[in-house]
Amino acid sequence: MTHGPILLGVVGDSAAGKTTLTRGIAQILGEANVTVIGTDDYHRYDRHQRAELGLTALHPDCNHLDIMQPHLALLRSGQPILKPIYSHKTGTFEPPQYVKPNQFVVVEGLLGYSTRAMRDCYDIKVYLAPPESLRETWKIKPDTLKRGYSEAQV
Ligand SMILES: Nc1ncnc2c1ncn2[C@@H]1O[C@H](COP(=O)(O)OP(=O)(O)O)[C@@H](O)[C@H]1O
Ligand SMILES: O=C(COP(=O)(O)O)[C@H](O)[C@H](O)COP(=O)(O)O
Repeated sequence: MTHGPILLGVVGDSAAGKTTLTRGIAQILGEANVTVIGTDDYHRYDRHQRAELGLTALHPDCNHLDIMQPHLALLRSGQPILKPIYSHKTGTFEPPQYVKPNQFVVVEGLLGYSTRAMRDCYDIKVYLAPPESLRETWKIKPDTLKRGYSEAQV
C-alpha cells in the first residue's frame, strides 16, 4: 500500500524549542527525507507593519491561516506548494519558493493547529510548552544574535 507524506506538527510559542526539536527530528529521519515548513512564513504583515498595528505575530489576524490550511492539505496529499518566505533577518518578505514534500514533512511554528481542518492534516502533533521562565531565557539568544533585537527589546 502506498502512503503520501507523513506530516508532523511542532507547535508552541516563540523560543519554546520548535526549531531545535525539528532539527533533531530531521537528523534522525535523514535530512534528505524531510521537508521543513516554518509557519512564520505565513505572516500577513512585516515587522514594521506589525509594530504600527500594535499586533504581535502570535495574533491569528497577523497570519494567512486561510492560505496555510490548503497548503497543509496539498503537502499531505503529496503535492507542491508555492510557499511565502518571511526573513527573520530583515523582518520582511522575500520571493515565494516552490516546495515539494519529501517522505516526511515537519510543520513548525506558532499557529499550526488553529483550525480543525489544519489539525486533521497531521499524523503526529507535538505541542511544546516549557516553563515561562525558561522560555524567556531561551528567547534572548536567537532574537539578539539572529533577529537584530537588543536584549531590552526582547
Ligand atoms: N531542548 C532544549 N534544551 C536546551 N536549550 C534549548 C532547547 N530547546 C531550545 N533551546 C534553546 O532555546 C533557543 C530557542 O529555541 P528554538 O528551538 O529556536 O525555539 P523556537 O523555534 O520555538 O523559537 C535555542 O537557541 C536554544 O538555545
Ligand atoms: O513570534 C515569533 C515566532 O518566533 P519563533 O520563530 O521563534 O517561533 C516572531 O516574533 C515572529 O515570527 C516575527 O519574527 P521577527 O521578530 O523576526 O520579526
